[in-house]
Amino acid sequence: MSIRVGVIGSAGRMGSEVVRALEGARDLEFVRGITAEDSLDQLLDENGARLVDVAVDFTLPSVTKANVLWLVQHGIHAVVGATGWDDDALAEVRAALKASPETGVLIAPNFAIGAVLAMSFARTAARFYESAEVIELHHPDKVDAPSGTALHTARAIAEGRTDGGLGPSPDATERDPHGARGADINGVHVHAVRLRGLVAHEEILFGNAGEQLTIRHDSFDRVSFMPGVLHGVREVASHPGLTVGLENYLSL
Ligand SMILES: NC(=O)C1=CN([C@@H]2O[C@H](COP(=O)(O)OP(=O)(O)OC[C@H]3O[C@@H](n4cnc5c(N)ncnc54)[C@H](OP(=O)(O)O)[C@@H]3O)[C@@H](O)[C@H]2O)C=CC1
Ligand SMILES: O=C(O)C1=N[C@H](C(=O)O)C[C@H](O)C1
Repeated sequence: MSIRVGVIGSAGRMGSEVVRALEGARDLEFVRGITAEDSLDQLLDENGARLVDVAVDFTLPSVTKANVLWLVQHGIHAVVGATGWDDDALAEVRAALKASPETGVLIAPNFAIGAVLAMSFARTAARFYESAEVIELHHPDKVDAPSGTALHTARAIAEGRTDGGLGPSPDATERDPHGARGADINGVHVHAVRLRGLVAHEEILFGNAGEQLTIRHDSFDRVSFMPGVLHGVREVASHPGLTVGLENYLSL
């Protein structure tokens, strides 16, 4: 029996790609797209029963939390790509799930398998290097910075450094009135580039005396995210509760 799927943000760059991917998957049924002009109630029938088993959210940081809370309230599993999630928002989702413990919610800042692998490699490498910084590079239509991927990467690096007993990275900066050192995420500096012609790219730099390790991932086309999104759609029902990061669905 096919999994019935709705797409929230279906008219967007990512949402429209997800619709195409669902329409090409024989075990998945694309039931309904929800645009900014629609109501989430259109994922329910006239009696309030669910029309979809899973909803994929690729809206925006400003609206995704409200969408996910609505999905949880209605017992619809959620596969969430929209970024902009902070600890308070995640805590609200966890609290809402207490009343709907069978519902699965997957929030993943990046669904590209290569990006997930890059973040996993970075966590492993982190404890071996004195210095580590992250550069994320995106199209100039992106509304948030740094990217959710870069935040997730920096936090993974920081965890790896802590596990490895490392202290702060060396940095003699005394004056930085223009913020040239980038964002400081748990001690890892993150830099954001916005450039016409780019899609989604990340470079993770590790440094020791006499050597540098660079881990780079490039998404040249949004189709790169689709295998991960479809994997999430197929798996979310068997992962009740909140999961942050596709790596948790890949046994990484
Ligand atoms: N996890 C991952 O792998 C990836 C995550 N992303 C993230 O996904 C998000 C979307 O990116 P992208 O597709 O490029 O952005 P877009 O702006 O192209 O798409 C967002 C869509 O959501 C719509 N929207 C806004 N509010 C609502 C609402 N309340 N209900 C339904 N739809 C709504 C927008 O409509 P309108 O234009 O009319 O406002 C727009 O069509 C971003 O947060 C981005 O960081 C992006 C790529 C990969
Ligand atoms: O806005 C985008 O395009 C992307 N956003 C995600 C993020 O913020 O990490 C994932 C990917 O980098 C593309």
